[in-house]
Amino acid sequence: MTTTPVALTLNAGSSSLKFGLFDISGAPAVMAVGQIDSIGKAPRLKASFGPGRSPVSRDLTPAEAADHKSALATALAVLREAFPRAKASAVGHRVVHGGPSYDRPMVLTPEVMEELRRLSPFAPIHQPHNLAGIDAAVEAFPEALQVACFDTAFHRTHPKVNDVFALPREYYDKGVRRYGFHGLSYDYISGELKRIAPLIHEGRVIVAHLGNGASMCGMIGGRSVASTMGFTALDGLPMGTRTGQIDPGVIFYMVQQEGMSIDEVRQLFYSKSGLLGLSGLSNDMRALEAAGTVEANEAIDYFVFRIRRELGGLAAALGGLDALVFCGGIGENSRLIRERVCEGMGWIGLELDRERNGRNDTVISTDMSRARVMVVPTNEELVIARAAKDFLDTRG
Ligand SMILES: Nc1ncnc2c1ncn2[C@@H]1O[C@H](COP(=O)(O)OP(=O)(O)O)[C@@H](O)[C@H]1O
Ligand SMILES: CC(=O)OP(=O)(O)O
Ligand SMILES: [Mg+2]
Repeated sequence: MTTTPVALTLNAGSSSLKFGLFDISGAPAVMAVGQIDSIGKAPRLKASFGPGRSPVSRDLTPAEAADHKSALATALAVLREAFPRAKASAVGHRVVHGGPSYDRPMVLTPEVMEELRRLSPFAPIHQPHNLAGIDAAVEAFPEALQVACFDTAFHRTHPKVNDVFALPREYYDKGVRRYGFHGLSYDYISGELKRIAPLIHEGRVIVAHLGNGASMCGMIGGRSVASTMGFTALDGLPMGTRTGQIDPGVIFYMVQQEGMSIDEVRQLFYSKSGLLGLSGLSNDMRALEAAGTVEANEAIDYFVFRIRRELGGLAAALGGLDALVFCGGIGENSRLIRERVCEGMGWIGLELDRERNGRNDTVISTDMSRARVMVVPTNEELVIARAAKDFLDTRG
C-alpha cells in the first residue's frame, strides 16, 4: 500500500460530478481529474491521469450514472483502476451552501451535517447532491477526514449593504440574505491574481465565472465586495437553465394566472429557463454559437446584455475597475462571448485585443487599455484539495 497521502475531491453540480485525486505530500499535486456529465440522462465520463497515461472519454450506460450516487461509485471505480494502491486520507467536498456562519472550510461532523441539511432548501439543485456525495464518501472511506468547502464562504466579507434585502428585518435574522456563490472559483482566481498580477490583485477586479451556472464577483484586494448571485444560485446572470434575475412578480403570476404549483415554478426557473428556455434549443453555449437561429442568437444577446449590465453595476460598487477576469467553461473558451461583453466598453476602460482574445491569451486587452482583461482558468478542485491538506496537516 502506498504511503503517499492522497486527497479525493468531489464537486457535485446539478447534473454533473467532478472529481480529483491529489498527492498532498507537499503542495497538492493533481494525480487525476475527471467528470461525469449529464447524470440521469446521457451520462458521459471524462478523466485524465497525468503525463504518460491515456485519458478516458466514453459514454456511460444509464445504470453507471443513473443518479449522483451511482455516478460517484463509477468515478471511484475508475480511480481505483488507475491507482489501485491509493488510499484517500481526506475527502474534500464542494458544498454550495454554508449559510451565514461558515466563512471557511469545516471538518464534517454530525452537527455540521445537520446544519447543512437545514440549508438544502436554499440551494435545491445543488445541496442535496452535495450531501448525498458526503454520505456516500463517508461510507466508502470511513477512516478519511471529510472536509466541506463552501461556495458561500468567500463572500462573507460582503459589507452589510450587499448582504441585505429590503424585507422586514426579522427575515435577515432568519437567514434571508444575499449569500453569493461560486466562492471556491473566486477564491482560486483571487490567489492566482496575487501570484501572476499582484498589483491587479490589490485593486478593483470583476471576475465573471461563466459556466453552466454563472455569476460575477466584484473584489477589492482579493476579497469579495459584491456578487450577482443572492439568496440562492438563481439570481443574477441568466444561466444554462436558470432565469437569473427576474421580477419576483412573475412568480405570483405563474401561480395565480397560470395555475402552477410552487414546485412547478421552481422547476421552470431552475431547469427550463436561461439559455435553454430562450433558445428553445440547448443550455450549451457551444450549441447556441453553432446554431445561428434567431432564438439561439437572442439567447446569446440576453446573456451578453446581462453580463454588461452587471459589469457596470459592480464597477459602481467597487468605485471603478482595474481588471475584468473571465473564467468558467464559457469564460475560458468562448472568444465570441468575451468579445461581445467587451465591445464598446472603452467608457469603463476596457479595450480588447482581438488577436490575444482569439488565442485565449492570459491577458486579452490591448497594451493601451486602462483596465486589464484576463482569462484565468479556474480550479475549484485545487482549492478543495488545499483545504483538505491544511486540515490533515494541522491534525498531525
Ligand atoms: N469552446 C467553447 N465555446 C463556448 N462555450 C463553451 C466552450 N467550451 C465549453 N463551453 C461552455 O461552458 C459551459 C460549461 O461550463 P462549466 O464551467 O464546465 O460548467 P459547470 O461547471 O457549471 O457545469 C457550457 O455551456 C459549455 O457549452
Ligand atoms: C452555485 C452554482 O451555480 O454552481 P454550478 O455553477 O456548479 O451550477
Ligand atoms: Mg460550475
